[in-house]
Amino acid sequence: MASTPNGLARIETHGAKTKKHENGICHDDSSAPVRAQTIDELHSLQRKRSAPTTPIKDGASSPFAAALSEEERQRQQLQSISASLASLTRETGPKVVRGDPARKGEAAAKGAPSPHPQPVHHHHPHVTPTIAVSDSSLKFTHVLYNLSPAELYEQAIKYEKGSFITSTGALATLSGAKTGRSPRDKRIVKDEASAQELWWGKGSPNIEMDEHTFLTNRERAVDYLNSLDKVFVNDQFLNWDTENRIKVRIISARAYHSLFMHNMCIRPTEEELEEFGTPDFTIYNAGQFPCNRYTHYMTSSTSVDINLARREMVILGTQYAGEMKKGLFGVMHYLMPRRGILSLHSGCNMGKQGDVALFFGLSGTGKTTLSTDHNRLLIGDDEHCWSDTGVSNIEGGCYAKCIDLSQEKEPDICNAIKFGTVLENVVFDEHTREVDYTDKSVTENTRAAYPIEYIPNAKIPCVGPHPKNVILLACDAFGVLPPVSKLNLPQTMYHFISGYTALVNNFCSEAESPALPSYHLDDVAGTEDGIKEPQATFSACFGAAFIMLHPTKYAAMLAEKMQKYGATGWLVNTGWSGGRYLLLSTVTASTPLHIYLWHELTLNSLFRYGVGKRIRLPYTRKIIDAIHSGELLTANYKKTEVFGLEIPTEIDGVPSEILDPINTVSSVASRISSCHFCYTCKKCRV
Ligand SMILES: Nc1ncnc2c1ncn2[C@@H]1O[C@H](COP(=O)(O)OP(=O)(O)OP(=O)(O)O)[C@@H](O)[C@H]1O
Ligand SMILES: O=C([O-])CC(=O)C(=O)O
Ligand SMILES: [Ca+2]
Ligand SMILES: [Mn+2]
Repeated sequence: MASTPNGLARIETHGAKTKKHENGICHDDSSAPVRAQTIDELHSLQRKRSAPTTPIKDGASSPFAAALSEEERQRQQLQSISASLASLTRETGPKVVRGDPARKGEAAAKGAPSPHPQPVHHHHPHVTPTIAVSDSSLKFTHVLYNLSPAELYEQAIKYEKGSFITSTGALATLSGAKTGRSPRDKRIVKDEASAQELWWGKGSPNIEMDEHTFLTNRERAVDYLNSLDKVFVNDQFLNWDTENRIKVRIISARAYHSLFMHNMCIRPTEEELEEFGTPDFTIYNAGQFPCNRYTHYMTSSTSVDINLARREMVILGTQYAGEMKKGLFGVMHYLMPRRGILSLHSGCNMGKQGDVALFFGLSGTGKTTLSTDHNRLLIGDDEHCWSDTGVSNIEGGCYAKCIDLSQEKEPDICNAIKFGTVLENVVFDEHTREVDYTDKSVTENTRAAYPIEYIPNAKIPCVGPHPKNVILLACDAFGVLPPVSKLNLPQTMYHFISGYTALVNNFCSEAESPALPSYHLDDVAGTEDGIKEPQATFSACFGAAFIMLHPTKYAAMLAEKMQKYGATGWLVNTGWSGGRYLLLSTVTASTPLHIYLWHELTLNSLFRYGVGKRIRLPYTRKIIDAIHSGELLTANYKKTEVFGLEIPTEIDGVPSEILDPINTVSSVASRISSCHFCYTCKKCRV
């Protein structure tokens, strides 16, 4: 053993592996040394450079040429992003560079290109500059482009308060003050074309704004994004039908938003990304930054604005990620019908024999829960297209409600909540990080967003043949509708157009509701911000908040397709059935549902929602099984007194007495016997 001049044992750094002391004790220098001179260098060894996203084309003949083309491709990509982020009133786009600003110089240690290559400017071809130079043109905006879930986790945890890893590996995050969508702040630019094409006015979800106001908000968002050190950019696809695929770019300030869209949109392969080019639609998500109340049309500090002509969407004043998802859905509701393709707010799955079912329904009615079925292949949980070739999912992920989620009732969804999944607004133990899915402290609308392949029997690619069954889900908080009824085509159209559900989410799930009148819903918030109490809602096409054209356009397409391909319609009530006072003597088989409910709302003092129980999920699953298997097509039916609906008398595994609401309600018709839907008395007046 070598000694230093001062007599201490010298620390061996080479060949130590073979050396052992005579007494056999191994020292910690017994392994091969690391090939690093400094700690920084050591850390730089930890990460291997990713393969370039451009595969080397004509057979790697010249590695030099390949390197150049990758550099050129990256330059073009940055130029495209700089163009996306360009102000419309200044001459150039921002100076964008790739990479994390916190990692300056790190990559250089490994011979990778410096994160500060020549920045890319984008010059406007057509806009006259109004401000030649500003401080903003002197700074860099770092672009974090299509980061992986692992990278996004690190960004979220380092920089976004309220981001944590849960015990199952999901990323728990907070969406801020808004925990649901803001339909009253969603605006569409009304120009000559859209004035003609879209549905405007009473009942329409499209609140108008003018082009100039849109540009004002766009500029506000772009300036905000450019003022940041870094922005996240996702380039992804919508629609698994590759003929009708849309390229979307999402520019956002939060890793949460980037990971959410990574999960929810279709993830491009490396080759597809190489060919991505210019996006068809761009989202500017500046959700942390409010809109300006002095700006025309602004009625709150939130504005979600869509400009179909510019193919852009701007988000100000809300960080709720569902705005991006559903904003793009609105765009598909515009684009697809123009191609003869029906866009659907529905879940979709397929049996092993290839029988496809659609599950229409408003938020919280069970599209995700019921389309995720262990015995069937999942095509998608929320947004689909029905074209001449069959159905296709628009998205690449699912967005499940998490309130009261349990392993027992929804095992596939529970198991999907793992590394990579975004968990919004849930409450967890600060030490074990175990999530308490029953906790509504932040919101009722807790959500998980995960890639569709996290469901073991997902059908990839997410496409299927023409549907055999069209299931309309209603979550009836008033106990009017039977658990299931078979519909003929006119009835299907009637229910599709009226799209009834009570707009409230899971306010008491399967649990028994407390005795009246103490039952209250003060702390309930639904998927749409501000919904506190159940409201009977008629949402055309089971998604009036997202449709762009008049509901009859979609309904006509649905009728035509159902007839052409022989699909059967079903109405399934996943809410309450019976268990409350019902005016059976005044409601007859010929009473239209909306008249009934309109009447009911005028008599609210007599009526209470939520008496009894929400129909148990296992029963609903049995009902759905019987639809899929064909059992219900051949079952015995009777006509209900209410609405003349055809209801089966028996279903395997479901207690027969719950199939007819008449068995589970107590009639109080006598209490209002003076009024027989006269529409003129005090009780009838709305
Ligand atoms: N009988 C039932 N059928 C379906 N869902 C039920 C039933 N009873 C309780 N639920 C609960 O209702 C919720 C349905 O939510 P789900 O995520 O499926 O809604 P959704 O229709 O997909 O809404 P969104 O469009 O907002 O995503 C789940 O939390 C589920 O556990
Ligand atoms: O958009 C959302 O926040 C959730 C959703 O799927 C819906 O409301 O239909
Ligand atoms: Ca859902
Ligand atoms: Mn939905």
